[in-house]
Amino acid sequence: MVAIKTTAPTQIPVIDISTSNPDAPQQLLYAASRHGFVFIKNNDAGVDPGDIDFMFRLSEAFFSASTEVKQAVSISSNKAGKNHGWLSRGVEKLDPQSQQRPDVKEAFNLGQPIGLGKYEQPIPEPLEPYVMTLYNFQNACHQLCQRILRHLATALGIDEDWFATRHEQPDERSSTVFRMLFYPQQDTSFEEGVDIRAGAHSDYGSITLLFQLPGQPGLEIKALSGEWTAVPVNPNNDDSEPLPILVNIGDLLQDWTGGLLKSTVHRVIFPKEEAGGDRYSMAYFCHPLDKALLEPVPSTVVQDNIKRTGKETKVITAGEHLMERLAATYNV
Ligand SMILES: O=C(O)CCC(=O)C(=O)O
Ligand SMILES: [Fe+2]
Repeated sequence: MVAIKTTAPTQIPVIDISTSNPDAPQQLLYAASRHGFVFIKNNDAGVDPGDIDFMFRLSEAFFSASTEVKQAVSISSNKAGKNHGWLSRGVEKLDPQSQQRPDVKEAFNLGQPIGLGKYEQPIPEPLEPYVMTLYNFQNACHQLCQRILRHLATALGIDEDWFATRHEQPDERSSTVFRMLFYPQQDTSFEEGVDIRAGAHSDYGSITLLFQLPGQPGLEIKALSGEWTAVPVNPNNDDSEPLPILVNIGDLLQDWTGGLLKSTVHRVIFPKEEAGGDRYSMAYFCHPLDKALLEPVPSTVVQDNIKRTGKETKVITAGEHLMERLAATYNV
């Protein structure tokens, strides 16, 4: 039996999902239903720490390119397509209700490949020689998401592939997106309490993987008490181990499980103690296939939770769920 509590997140657990830990499924379910955030030990997560470093170098190369180079792959150009491409600083405001100014960040959104190293959107010039690196990295991220979804299914007592088959790639369309983020260091006009790097929000999809760099903190999660709690870049004291990968549950998986798994609100700030530096991060937002029906999860744990909370949702596709979520945010 999984204990489901609604207390504030205290410490985000670090979970070993290698085969040497038979308790991984239950530990993941507990963390996902309590905190909504969990660190995955990167001893056997399938995302090579050297590849993560290299991707950060590509990200730096892209964001330091000229405005013309970035403009050529702009999200607002017809070529890039919906939600794909470069977002210049000042374009996105993740928390429009309470933010006075837009997020202080730039981003590059890379959609799912349509073939081996092939993309529908234009690839920025500095990344062009590395399309296979991007492709392999997206694949490794996807496989990790699938492993986590299998563990969650196992812990919920359903077929281990129940969620995974609904996220299966590569020929079917999904809204899965890989995002490189750059938050420039604060300049002199920075105003405490006014400028925010990324406004309070929850993620839309099923699972998000987040990669951070040592010495570049700033992520915070909102406890149920309403207090903001800093998320460390490295929760381990031991610097000799690879950094764990941060994973969080998105709105779609929260809704699909009747609120059992938590999509926790988070934001990125200019940290008070270590102010001054740039922050780079990378996020892999995993979504089911657009056409996947969000049918009732055949798990007694989920169904009991729905009975208790009354949070039954109508059966729609993942694509429709995203449209509804975007409509609610942007008031369209
Ligand atoms: O940059 C980060 O640390 C978090 C970014 C984030 O939450 C998002 O893009 O959804
Ligand atoms: Fe987020």
